[in-house]
Amino acid sequence: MTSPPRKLAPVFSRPPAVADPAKAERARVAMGWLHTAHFLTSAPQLEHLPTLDLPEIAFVGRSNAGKSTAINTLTQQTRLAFASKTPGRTQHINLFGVGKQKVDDAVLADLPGYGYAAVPKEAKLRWQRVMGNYLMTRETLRGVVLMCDPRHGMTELDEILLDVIRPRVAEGLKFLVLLTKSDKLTRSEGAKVLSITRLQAGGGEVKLFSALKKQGVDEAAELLWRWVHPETQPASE
Ligand SMILES: Nc1nc2c(ncn2[C@@H]2O[C@H](COP(=O)(O)OP(=O)(O)OP(=O)(O)O)[C@@H](O)[C@H]2O)c(=O)[nH]1
Ligand SMILES: [Mg+2]
Repeated sequence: MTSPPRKLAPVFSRPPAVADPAKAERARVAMGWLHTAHFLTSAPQLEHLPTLDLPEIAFVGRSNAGKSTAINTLTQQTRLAFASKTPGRTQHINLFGVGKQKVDDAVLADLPGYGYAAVPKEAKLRWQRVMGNYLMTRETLRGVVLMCDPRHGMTELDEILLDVIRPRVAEGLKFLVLLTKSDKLTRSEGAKVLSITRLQAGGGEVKLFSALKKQGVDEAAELLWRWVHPETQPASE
């Protein structure tokens, strides 16, 4: 009778994670800033959106990609943006103010998702026009967070959106792709979709994000903070 093979001790063991206090402090400041988010206004159409003289960050992506949930997670609030299992729930452009000491210094915009099959064609086309106009003409737009469900990958509509904003990205518009619901992926699936999406995004920032597991939340918060405060280090605030 042969004895079962003995388990060998791993030759290389992962070194224990070293906490970086400066990084933790930057994340703390960025999360504290986002936590101040509060509802400003809701507009059914672009022409009803007030002109606010503040840098604006838009959350865009397909219906059900997780935009509203990401806003709630980043701001550590449960019902700031209305998240739902039913795709197409966000129908208006919702604006939220962010800023310390009750002085807003930025605006977050939760946009209705696109690509939801059950929406009548006319409404779809209307929304694509509104969205295109918003992304091309909103003067205060500082950055765009494109949310993608990595199980569907970047779809044709996401790529159209990228094409729409590309000229503005060349002029300094900030841009981040968040691959949402990453808790539904294995580690290797996550790594694979990350490298494919980085190629598709043409060198822009791409991160895995999970509202459920809080993956990528600190990094995304810090990036948004930097977009709005390019001259300041979060830790020095
Ligand atoms: N497992 C998991 N589910 C998530 C995550 N983020 C969002 N969801 C779920 O995905 C569904 C859609 O989330 P929403 O945040 O409403 O999506 P949305 O992009 O705002 O959708 P629209 O407003 O329709 O465009 C909800 O059932 C959420 O609970 C996540 O990180 N992990
Ligand atoms: Mg929504």
